[in-house]
Amino acid sequence: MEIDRAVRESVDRRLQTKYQNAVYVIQRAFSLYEFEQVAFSFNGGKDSTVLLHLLRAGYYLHQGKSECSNQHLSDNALKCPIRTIYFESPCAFPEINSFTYETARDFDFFLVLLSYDLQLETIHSDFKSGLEALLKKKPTKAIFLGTRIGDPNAVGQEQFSPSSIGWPPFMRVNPILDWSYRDVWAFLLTSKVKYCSLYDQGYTSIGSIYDTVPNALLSVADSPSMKENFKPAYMLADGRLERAGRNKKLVLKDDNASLNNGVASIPLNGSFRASIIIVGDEILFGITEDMLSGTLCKKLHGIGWQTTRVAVVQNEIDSVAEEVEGRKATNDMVFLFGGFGPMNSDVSLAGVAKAFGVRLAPDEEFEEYLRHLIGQHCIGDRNEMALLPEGITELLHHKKLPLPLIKCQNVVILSATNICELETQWECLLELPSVPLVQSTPFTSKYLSTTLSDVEIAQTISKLCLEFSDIYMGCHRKSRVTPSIISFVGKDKSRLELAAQRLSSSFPDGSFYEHRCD
Ligand SMILES: Cc1cc2nc3c(=O)[nH]c(=O)nc-3n(C[C@H](O)[C@H](O)[C@H](O)COP(=O)(O)O)c2cc1C
Ligand SMILES: Nc1ncnc2c1ncn2[C@@H]1O[C@H](COP(=O)(O)OP(=O)(O)OP(=O)(O)O)[C@@H](O)[C@H]1O
Ligand SMILES: [Mg+2]
Repeated sequence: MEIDRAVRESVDRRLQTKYQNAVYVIQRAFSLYEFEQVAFSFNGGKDSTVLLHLLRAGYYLHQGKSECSNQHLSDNALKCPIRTIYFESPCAFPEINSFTYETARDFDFFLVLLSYDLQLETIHSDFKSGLEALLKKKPTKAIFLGTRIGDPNAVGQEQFSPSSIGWPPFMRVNPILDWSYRDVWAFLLTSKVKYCSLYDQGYTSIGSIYDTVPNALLSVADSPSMKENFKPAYMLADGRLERAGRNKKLVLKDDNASLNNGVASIPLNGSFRASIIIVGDEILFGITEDMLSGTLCKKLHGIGWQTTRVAVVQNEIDSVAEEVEGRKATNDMVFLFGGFGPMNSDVSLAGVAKAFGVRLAPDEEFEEYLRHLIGQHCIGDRNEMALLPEGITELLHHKKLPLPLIKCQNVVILSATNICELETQWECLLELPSVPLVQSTPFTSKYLSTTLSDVEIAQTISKLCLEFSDIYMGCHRKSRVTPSIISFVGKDKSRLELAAQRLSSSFPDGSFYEHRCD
């Protein structure tokens, strides 16, 4: 079959692997479900066009196997008479509509158009109710989709994923879930198949006519008219920016206004604020202890930053997303440890992506690093470690780092597992210009110890706190029977001394001693 031959004869090993895996998933689906009970969700987009041809290849191979014959398959086998669903919408580009119909005709699809008559069309044509109607009309066990891991709704999906709770029950089959933008174009160009003409006009991902424009990164000024022209979609070098022509759902919140693309510009209360998130079931089980956040707090304190919160969360996408979402808006920087790697519990990046409302997408540059570091065999087919939050990720390179650190706007993912690694990563962060770890006025501290009881000193300290609002005053002790240690922390040494002196002078001489805290 021509597609199969084109891919196998190409020199692109990566494409061959992706192709083989996708066709395998398709063949499995054809073995698991009756052909009449599966459907293909086709919308004329590039991803579903890739899937169409993979389905043809998978169907051809599946038929060859089930007929168990060596004889040459008839030309008909090159077609795939699969039930095909298209959610037609008045907001679709006419080019998408016509491409969908023409393709369905060329490949003899059994096209089930889920459009409604005029009165209902614009009101009820959503996916969910359309699928409910479809399932009622005809049993449908599985639906092939051209979803790729980057889609916001792909988070947590596998190649076979049951439909979500609240949706009619069917299996979503996602054969190209792990394909990157580059893989999609490698396939379409290698197999020389037709695709929607919009992709040759600079569109790189297509939504509705209201939210999609050509990708500005493909723009070329066409002199002498200076009319704007666009290069074809396959020329987009960085697939992470595939959706740059789509209206972004991501809107920075008001309280994020002091952040300029993650770079803090207005320090809050005189100091920059940071927050630390540790993703660690094992810490929560009590099996291991968090050794890193204390060191990081010290480092931040040392450059005059205020750590506002340290949180340990479970290895769950939603727990991470919730914490990141809450912290990123109110802190200049958020540092995240743990949950980063190839295990199924390594969900930190998915959580970060969810918090920013973006997709996880294959990052070829990072993948290259991983391949160099770990070797091809360790990464696995899905290269899950190379899936990074799309459009917001920056790789932080430093010669001392074997693998770049990942920064998603103002969230930095630290891969350190011990203090020594943390020291190195911290030094690198301080040297990197794109990380706004601005050295601000350092904090100074003073400590007084006293054998007076907490009850005796509490009221005076409360009053002093009101008077010295720029100085932090707190109290800790090693045990219930040892003296209390009063901490004074602030940026103005003379104010700090004054506050300490005011406390001492409020009590009889000899009640307080200067204390050294190491
Ligand atoms: C056949 C089909 C099945 C879908 N099943 C689900 C589902 O189970 N759960 C869900 O949240 N969304 C489901 N969706 C909606 C998609 O996740 C997504 O919203 C849709 O493809 C539009 O993507 P966009 O929002 O990027 O345009 C389904 C869509 C289609 C076409
Ligand atoms: N209107 C629709 N009708 C049928 N299937 C759809 C529709 N919209 C989305 N889908 C399914 O969801 C998949 C993912 O949609 P998505 O928009 O991400 O990809 P695409 O349209 O194929 O390509 P592109 O990213 O270039 O727009 C499609 O490949 C298709 O299987
Ligand atoms: Mg689309």
